[in-house]
Amino acid sequence: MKKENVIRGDATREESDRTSNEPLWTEAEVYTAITELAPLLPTLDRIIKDLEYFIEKEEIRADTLKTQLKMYEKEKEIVSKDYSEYLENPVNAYILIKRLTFDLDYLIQNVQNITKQNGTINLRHEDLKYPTLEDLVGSALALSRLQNTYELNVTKLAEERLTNASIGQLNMYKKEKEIVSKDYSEYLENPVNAYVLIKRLTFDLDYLIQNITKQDGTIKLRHENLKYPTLEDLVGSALALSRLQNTYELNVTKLAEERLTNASIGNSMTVNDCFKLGQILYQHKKFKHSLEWLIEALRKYKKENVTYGVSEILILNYISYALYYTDDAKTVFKSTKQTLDIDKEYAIKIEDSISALQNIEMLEELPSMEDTSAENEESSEEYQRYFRKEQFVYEALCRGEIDLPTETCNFKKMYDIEIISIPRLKCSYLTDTHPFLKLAPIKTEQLYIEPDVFVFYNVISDEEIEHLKILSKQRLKRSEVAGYSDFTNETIAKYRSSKTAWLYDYDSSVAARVSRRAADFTGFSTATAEPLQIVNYGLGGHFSPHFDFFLKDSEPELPKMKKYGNRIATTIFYMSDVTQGGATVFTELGLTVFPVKNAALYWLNLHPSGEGDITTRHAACPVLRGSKWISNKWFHLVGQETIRPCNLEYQIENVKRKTFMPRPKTSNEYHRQLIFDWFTNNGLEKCMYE
Ligand SMILES: O=C(O)CCC(=O)C(=O)O
Ligand SMILES: [Fe+2]
Repeated sequence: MKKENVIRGDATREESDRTSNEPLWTEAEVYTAITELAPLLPTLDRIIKDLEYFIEKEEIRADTLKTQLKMYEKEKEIVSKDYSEYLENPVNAYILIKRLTFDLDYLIQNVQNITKQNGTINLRHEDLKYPTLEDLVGSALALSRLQNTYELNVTKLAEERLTNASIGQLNMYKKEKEIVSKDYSEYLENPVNAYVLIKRLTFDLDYLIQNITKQDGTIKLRHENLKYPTLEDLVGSALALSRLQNTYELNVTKLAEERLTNASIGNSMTVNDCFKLGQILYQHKKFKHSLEWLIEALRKYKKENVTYGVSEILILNYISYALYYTDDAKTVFKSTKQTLDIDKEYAIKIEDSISALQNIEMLEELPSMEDTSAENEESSEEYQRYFRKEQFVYEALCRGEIDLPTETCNFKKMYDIEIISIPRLKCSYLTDTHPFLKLAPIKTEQLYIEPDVFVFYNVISDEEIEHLKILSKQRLKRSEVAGYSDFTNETIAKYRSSKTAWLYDYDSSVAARVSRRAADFTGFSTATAEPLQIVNYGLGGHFSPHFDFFLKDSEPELPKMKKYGNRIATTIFYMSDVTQGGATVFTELGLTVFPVKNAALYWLNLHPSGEGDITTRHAACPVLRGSKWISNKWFHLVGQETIRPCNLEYQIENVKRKTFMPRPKTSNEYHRQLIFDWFTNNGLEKCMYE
């Protein structure tokens, strides 16, 4: 299969290649790197403080009202003791008049916000008279009327408002803070937490602001010195969660419940959290995952009392539409019906809506399958099939479900050598690429031959890593892929979610030292190499299968590329371990490499002829838990002629070399077959293991 522009290389553009007013990155990018999530925690704190302040103010207001009530009550008590005596006393008269003029105005002012907002409390009544001396008697009655109103409405209203809305919201934020405080770094590592945190600071905050400013315009809930995610972050984090669900076959209830068990402080994902997630995924055509969260929302709805912004019928409506778009709506509906135990009335309604929808012709055009690779939308059906298969293998590799055969097999036919065993091809100490290595050899492991893939251990120190991280933190920007914009007018590639920063040798002596070290163990010259590219992957951060070199007939010739030639080799320094997920995988080889901090992964991208080696296609798996930091160093062809001379045989780009037959570990027969098919059909001749 000839791969056209849809399978792109990723030679990354230099910043200087851009014009200054070209829009580069979106503002909303909190979810793309874990480091961006941490500054959101003070924002969470501030919302709690603001809310506490608001509630305190409300309580003071309510207390003032109560004091005033007492004052009026007292007056009434004196009146009732001896009505006529009371009226004869001029001091009483004065006080009574004062209560019904000055004091009443003050009272009205005090409850003004409530009155404004609610409109139900009227402290001046048309049928009553207000202070003139002649109206004394009538005003005594007014007093009692006032008391009634006051007691029944004002206090009750104030308290009701406090308990129902603000206090409920405050508790929600406090709960989040409690979970954060239990284990700060563990909190940030859980992708569900990240979604909820972003939701608290976007959608939920907007809701809060709307409600509170209605009551008290002086309370500010957004502060200039704090960091807020945007709605785009909310969508990004929801999509990242769906990606993780896909790749790691996670079950939704487990994800939602994990927050519960870890935090052990009650159910902390609300109906609204689950519903909103389902709604976002629905809008982005992730129907299967949307359905899972919607069902979870409905399940919670039945159990919970606080369900703001959602109704049962709304959830059910979304469920029925999501069901329709799912591959096999009828089967899914049956199982959903069982899971949910939907009552008859709803079940009939949903069934009706499914059959009604199926009759509408227009809907035939809508996607009937999960949209896994939005970036490949325009490509032909053949490519779509290819990408779907590749996606399947990629995900299986990410889960560690494919091994290279450890059995020995006969390679005589292929390599003219008797026996070879992979993946542990050989471990050794590297001593020959630089004289210094004779003194301090590098522990080396060869993971593959032709294409050659190596791991070098302990080639970057913890101190160097920390230095590079600190240096790059202010510069981290949402990753872009070079060449991408030339096809789509977009600089942000959807298939890569991470943040990157470029560090030149002149930026820091540490960057220069690390670059030099890569040259030492690869043997290549850094004269034409790119600066270090520091990458931090956030929530579900990934990079779909790609080549690091520019494909010959589909990539635009960038000026730097013309001058320095294609990317001959890739070196990835692993600057962190990854708690779960985040492997580097090779989809044509069936090789999975889990990051090991301080080590470097290295491979050759080009054949000795200088043509791209398409078996080097690789990907970064989504980070399931934790934060992944790497540093890329790309070497270019020009200047390496004496180091890696070309050989006599000329290899062209589109020919795949022979690769080993990987072994699927999954027991699912259908999946095993898919994996076998992929590696059998894609490669030419495979070494079958027995
Ligand atoms: O993060 C990884 O494991 C791979 C990164 C990669 O392939 C790239 O940045 O080109
Ligand atoms: Fe890459």
